[in-house]
Amino acid sequence: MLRLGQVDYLNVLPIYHAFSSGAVPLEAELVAGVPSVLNQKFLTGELDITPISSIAYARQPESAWVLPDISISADGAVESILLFLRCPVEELAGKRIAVTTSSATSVILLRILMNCYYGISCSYHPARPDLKEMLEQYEGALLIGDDALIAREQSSIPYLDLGALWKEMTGLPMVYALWVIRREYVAWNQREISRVVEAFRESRRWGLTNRDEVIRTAIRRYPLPEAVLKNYFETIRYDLDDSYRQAVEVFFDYALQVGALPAPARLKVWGVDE
Ligand SMILES: C=C(O[C@@H]1C=C(C(=O)O)C=C[C@H]1O)C(=O)O
Repeated sequence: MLRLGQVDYLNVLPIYHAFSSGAVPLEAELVAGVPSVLNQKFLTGELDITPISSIAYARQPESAWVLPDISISADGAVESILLFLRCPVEELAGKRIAVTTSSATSVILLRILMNCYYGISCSYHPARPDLKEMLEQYEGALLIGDDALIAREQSSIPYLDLGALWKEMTGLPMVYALWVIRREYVAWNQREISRVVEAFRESRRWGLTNRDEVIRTAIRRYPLPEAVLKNYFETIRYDLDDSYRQAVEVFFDYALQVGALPAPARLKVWGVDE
């Protein structure tokens, strides 16, 4: 059976709710994990199709095809990729920043923004996503996903939204995650992949037209106010059209420039670039 990854965060609820509720049928074994765990499981061949950090794809583009039409993106402020700060950003030069071990893309996005937008060089230290612990030892703390949404709700520590900064620097949306297909899986499962692509289109449509049910489900599971949830589901975009594709390739170019990629990377989309 297809082994399908699922980001263990609120951001994909509008996509996966239709699968878990049975509203859109999809025969698959669902494997949930934070992005860094899915990235790793994909690399070791434990998942056939899964969302992974866009930078994780760019590190090994030859190992995967990208699923068409779907991503985890935002055009400007993203609400869940936040750098919490103990001092003004201008004073971060030479300081130490804790970065969540759950992420891959945002850690590089932070480095790009610091180097290329602020012209500041800092050191970055992987850490458990616990805001209090991180800020006891470091001047700044990068959190993503549910950890960021909840930390912002429960603290009054100032923060920067990396999606908003990326938009200020480049004028572009930011693509945080892509769905990928294992190369070996593609060779034997073309019809199965078509079915999965169609199932994702349908589940996304379902999530958009049944937003109230998605929000009710989120309210039951998360310690977040309804207004925050509503705003979040309007913020996260799941598109991967030409403009998002160009935007993610600009991100790859910056990643190369700051030394975070071994070689230039381009998207290879299943059914488009084959
Ligand atoms: C917007 C988000 O998108 C994500 C960020 C990722 C990353 O930084 O590597 C990977 C997958 C997505 O969950 C988020 O998690 O807050």
